Amino acid sequence: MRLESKKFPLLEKALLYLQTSKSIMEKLIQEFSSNISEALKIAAGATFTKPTQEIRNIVICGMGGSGIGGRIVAQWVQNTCSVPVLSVQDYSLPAFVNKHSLVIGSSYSGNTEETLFALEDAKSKGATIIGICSGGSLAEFCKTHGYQYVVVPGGNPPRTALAFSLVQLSNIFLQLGYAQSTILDEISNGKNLIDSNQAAIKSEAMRVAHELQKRTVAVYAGSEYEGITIRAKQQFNENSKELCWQHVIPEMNHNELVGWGGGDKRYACLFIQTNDLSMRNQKRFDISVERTKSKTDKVEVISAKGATPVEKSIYLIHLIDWISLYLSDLKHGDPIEIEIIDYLKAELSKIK
Ligand SMILES: O=P(O)(O)OC[C@H]1O[C@H](O)[C@H](O)[C@@H](O)[C@@H]1O
Repeated sequence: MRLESKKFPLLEKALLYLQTSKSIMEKLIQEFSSNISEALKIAAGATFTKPTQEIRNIVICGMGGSGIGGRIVAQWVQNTCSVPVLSVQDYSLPAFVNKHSLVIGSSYSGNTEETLFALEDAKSKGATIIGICSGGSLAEFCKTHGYQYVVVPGGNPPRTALAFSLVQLSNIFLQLGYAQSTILDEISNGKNLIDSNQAAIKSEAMRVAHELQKRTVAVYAGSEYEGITIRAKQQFNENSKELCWQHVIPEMNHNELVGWGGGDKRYACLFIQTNDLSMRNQKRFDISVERTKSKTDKVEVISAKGATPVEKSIYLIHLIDWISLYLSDLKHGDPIEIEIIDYLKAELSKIK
C-alpha cells in the first residue's frame, strides 16, 4: 500500500511501526537455526554433575515460551527416561516432589514469578535444582543457593528463544543419563533440515496462512506431538493475535470429533501429519481429517520432514512459526506486542 504521508501522517507512522515489528519477528524466526547452533555450543561447554540423591522423578517448571520447551523435551525423552517427567506451569509443585526429585526451572528472562515461586517450593522440599535462564532473579537464586544453572543470551521475546531451552533441557537430560545418546545430534539434524528446506518451508507457511486466515484454528496431531500442537496454539495466540485450540489423536476421537457436529466455516483445522503414528492412530487421523472436511472447507494437513520425533519437531516448530507470522501479516497485525501480558505483570507486581 502506498501512503501519502502528508495526508495521513499518523497512519503512516502506525504502518511503519507494524512494518518494523514484522521485520523484527521475521528476523527472530529466521534465527531459529542459528540459535540452535549457538545453543549447541553453550551445551558443549556446560557440565552438570549427577545429584548425590537417587532421582525418582523430574519436574520442569516454566511458563509460556519457556514452559513449552519443557513440554516438548519431556515428550522427546519419554521412551528412554527411566523416571517420570512432568512439566509444570504454575506457582507450586505437586506433593510428590521431595529430595528425590530433580526440578529444572526454565525462564528465559529469569524473572517469571510462577517459575520463581515453583523453585522456592522445590527448594523447601529439598529437591535438586537446575536453572536455565538469561540472567534475572533465577540466576541470582541459583547463585545464592549454589544450584547449577546455564545462562543463554537474552534480550528477545521468550517465545523466539525456544531453541535455547530445547537444547539446554536436552543436554541436561543427556548428561544426567535420562535422554537417548543421540538427542543433540537429532536436534542438529533438524537444524540442517530447516536450513536445506528454508524456501519450501516459507512458501508452504504462506500458502497455509492464506487458507487459515480469518478462521479460528484447531490444531491436531498424534499425542506424541502434543507439545508441538501447544506451541502452534501459543504462536497463533501471541504472534497472530488469534484464538486457537489444540487436541491430540486418539483422545480427540473420544469427544472433540463429536463436537465437530456443531462445527462450521467459522473454523479451520490444521492437522500435523508426522508419518509415525501407529496403524490404528493413523486410521483415526485420516477419519478425523475426512470428518472435519465435511464441516469446514478449510482443513489443512502439513507434513513433518525428518527421521525421528526430535527432527520432525524442529522442522514443525519452524514451519508453524512462519505460519503464525504470515497470519499476523495478512491482517496487518503486530507480531511482537503482548500488551495484555505486560498489563497483567504490572497489576500483579502491585500485590505485596
Ligand atoms: O521465559 P520467561 O522469561 O519466563 O517468560 C515466560 C513468558 O512470560 C511472559 O508471559 C511473556 O510475555 C511470554 O511471552 C513468555 O513466554
